[in-house]
Amino acid sequence: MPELEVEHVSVYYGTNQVLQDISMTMEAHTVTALIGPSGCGKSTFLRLFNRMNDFISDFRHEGSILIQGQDIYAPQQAVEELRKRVGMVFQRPNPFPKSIYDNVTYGLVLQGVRSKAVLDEVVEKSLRQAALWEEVKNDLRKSALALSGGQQQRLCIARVLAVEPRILLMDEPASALDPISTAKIEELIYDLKQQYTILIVTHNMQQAGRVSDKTAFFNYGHLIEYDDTGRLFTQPSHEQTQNYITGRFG
Ligand SMILES: Nc1ncnc2c1ncn2[C@@H]1O[C@H](COP(=O)(O)OP(=O)(O)OP(=O)(O)O)[C@@H](O)[C@H]1O
Repeated sequence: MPELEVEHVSVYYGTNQVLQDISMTMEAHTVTALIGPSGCGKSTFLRLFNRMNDFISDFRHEGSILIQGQDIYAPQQAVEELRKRVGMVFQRPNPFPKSIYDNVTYGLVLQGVRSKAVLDEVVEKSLRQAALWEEVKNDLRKSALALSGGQQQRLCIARVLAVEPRILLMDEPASALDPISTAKIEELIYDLKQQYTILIVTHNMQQAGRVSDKTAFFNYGHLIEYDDTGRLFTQPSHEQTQNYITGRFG
């Protein structure tokens, strides 16, 4: 069974249709890059998987989205439970104005976990997974806001990993970072796919090429092409894809 299945999904904001009859499946432990020109619907598509679009008052969708065969928009689906399974990392690092330790434990504390031993273990494990532990292990009580932008983004990834999701949504996670921090995030994505299924929106074609197994090219709300990343970038089947990846528009 695929990890994620999207079946005939259309999305509207009011009367404006922004995704048009999208169907695709994603396997567990893969990285899928979502690419396409500004406004084509990539972020809207990404936000379907953790129901973040539900916050937008005139959002409406048709079709179904399944995680491990389960319809995440079914009436019995608890949205809180879904968001534990599907973590999200945003374009700009958004740590809470709290210590590094408290940022990582935030979700677990909300869930009622109080054991210091458990929390300590999760902090170390999550920071190690996010490739930040060595840099901060002696400063866990320091404010997260005192970290560099790249460190803050890895902290935000650690905060997401601490609640043990299956799926990670990343909306341009490195676009606000310098090249060295970007390279660290890319390495991290590569390592994390051993355990997670990852969807990443990126405007950076080289980045899509480096980190993803599959790439989906969107244009004007349509899924134009979805293929192995290597093939999509070297032998695209559609002229629109060819024009986009060679920089002729977008
Ligand atoms: N909250 C909203 N209310 C109404 N329309 C919206 C909202 N958010 C996005 N849209 C519209 O939906 C379309 C798709 O936007 P979306 O942000 O998903 O595209 P995108 O491909 O991620 O763009 P970008 O690369 O610029 O971030 C656009 O036409 C946008 O104007």
